[in-house]
Amino acid sequence: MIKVGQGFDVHAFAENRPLILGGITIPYPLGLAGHSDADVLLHAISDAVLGALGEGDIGKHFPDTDPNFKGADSAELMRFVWEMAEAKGYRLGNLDATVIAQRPKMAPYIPEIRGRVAGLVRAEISDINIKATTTEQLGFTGREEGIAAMAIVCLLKN
Ligand SMILES: Nc1ccn([C@@H]2O[C@H](COP(=O)(O)O)[C@@H](O)[C@H]2O)c(=O)n1
Ligand SMILES: C[C@@]1(CO)OP(=O)(O)OP(=O)(O)OC[C@H]1O
Repeated sequence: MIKVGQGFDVHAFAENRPLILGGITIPYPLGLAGHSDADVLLHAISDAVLGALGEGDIGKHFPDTDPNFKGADSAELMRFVWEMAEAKGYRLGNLDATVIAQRPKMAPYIPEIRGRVAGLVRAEISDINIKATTTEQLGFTGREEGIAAMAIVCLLKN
């Protein structure tokens, strides 16, 4: 059986926060605002997995009104989501995600992010694709007000 899911998320830049994307900390003067660590990329990927499973979204499973998730490590949330997928008998077919950011330049960090994401979903690095685009200085990402991310996953079950 094949299931596909997509995810999309946005977080605004904020001062005095680390910038965490794809489970790694990226050196940058600004971080992202959020109830959790605001890892917009892992949120999009988690939502894609939940979508494929027909299980809603991360806001349903980890409400931003719940103090338990204040400052939450999104890698832990992703791990929980992935355990749901495995409990239902799924493995990853492939995953493709895009970070939409005018800055920072993501290219130097993509190999490390791929490895981190592969570990979280217990997959081969070759089944994980992470890419980045600017919006040519247009819109909220172009004005460097925040970062968006989108993801699509394919889950397989024998
Ligand atoms: N935050 C980003 C955005 C883009 N890249 C890389 O640059 C390439 C060109 O971006 P355009 O938006 O001008 O198409 C893009 O394909 C990415 O490889 C990046 O590293 N970080
Ligand atoms: C991750 C959660 C956890 O409370 O909070 P945020 O970091 O605010 O992220 P968002 O994508 O806005 O909502 C999902 C929430 O579940």
